[in-house]
Amino acid sequence: MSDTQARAILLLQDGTIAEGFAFGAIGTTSGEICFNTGMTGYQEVFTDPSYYGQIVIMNAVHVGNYGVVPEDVESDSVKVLGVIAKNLNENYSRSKATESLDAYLKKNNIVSIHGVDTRALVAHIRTKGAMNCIISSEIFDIEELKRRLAETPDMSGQELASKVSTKKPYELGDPNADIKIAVLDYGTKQNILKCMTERGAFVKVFPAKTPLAKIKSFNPDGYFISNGPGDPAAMDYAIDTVKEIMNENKPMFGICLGHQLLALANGIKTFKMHHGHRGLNHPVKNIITGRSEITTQNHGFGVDPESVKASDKVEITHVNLNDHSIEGIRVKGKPAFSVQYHPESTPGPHDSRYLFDDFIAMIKEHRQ
Ligand SMILES: NC(=O)CC[C@H](N)C(=O)O
Repeated sequence: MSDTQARAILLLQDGTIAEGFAFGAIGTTSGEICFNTGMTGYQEVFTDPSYYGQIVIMNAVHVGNYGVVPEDVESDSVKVLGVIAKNLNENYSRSKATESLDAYLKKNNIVSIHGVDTRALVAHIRTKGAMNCIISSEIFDIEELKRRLAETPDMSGQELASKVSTKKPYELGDPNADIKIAVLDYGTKQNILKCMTERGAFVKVFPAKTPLAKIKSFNPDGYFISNGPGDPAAMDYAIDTVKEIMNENKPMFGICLGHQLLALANGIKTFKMHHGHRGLNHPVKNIITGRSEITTQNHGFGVDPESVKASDKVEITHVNLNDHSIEGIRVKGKPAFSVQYHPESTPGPHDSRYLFDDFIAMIKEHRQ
């Protein structure tokens, strides 16, 4: 029997059990179950540090069909804690591919399961909401799995950004560039940094808990607040840094976790969503321009709409056309704005990349 045919079991916090086959590493893993509706881009999803602490169901019926490519990564390793799939393709076809998804997940020590009814599972999560789960290809005693699952912490209240942030500062782009951007790394995706260097910026990425005084010695023209995993409300250190940056009055742009932190720094609440938004086709309306965009998303927390509407500090710039959730804000009288979705859109449509142009334009304007 090959490894891909070895037995695996999935147990959800509400007692739901699904049987399937193991892929990736043999072992046991637990975390928050979530689902991504994108039809492509599994490698970018699995290496996105925002997924740390989560086990992701891929809605696409096949995963692995185009293998993996060394450069298609958003960080240096796989960050999801497990993958749940319907059909795993052992054979792959893509000229640039260097290995199979199965081999890649094995190398990254990621325990995964395939052969489960992912449509039923996604419908279940959509109805019941986010919860923890455990996958095992070594323990089949349900009581033992239940015990281990009970020890898995709830996503609410977890500070995870510092676990995936860079340990040391690093730089990207042309050091002689006209524009310097300081990145507060809470688990940034590499393609976000690329969207800034491609627009002529020199970028320096700082570890999550770097004091602002140290970041200021880089003399940045603007600050970028990154995406990342965990509960934004559990990140007091980052909320304080964002508040300090607002006092600096320098241009600031936040994506996803960065958006939630900008809201929290302005006294707005965040909340745990029922099951979150993860996919490549979420319609968002820019209410400043009146134009709509199809966006890439990955979040399980959101900015509380009532608290934004009651705020005299920020205004809403973007709304989700599916559920009217808050997708973008800007701070009144300050050069600071943020979006809940992922404008770098890897994977996904490039409708929202204008936000990086806006950020660069804001920096240039602010310097005059
Ligand atoms: N992509 C992100 O930055 C995710 C932000 C946060 N961890 C959430 O789940 O909402």
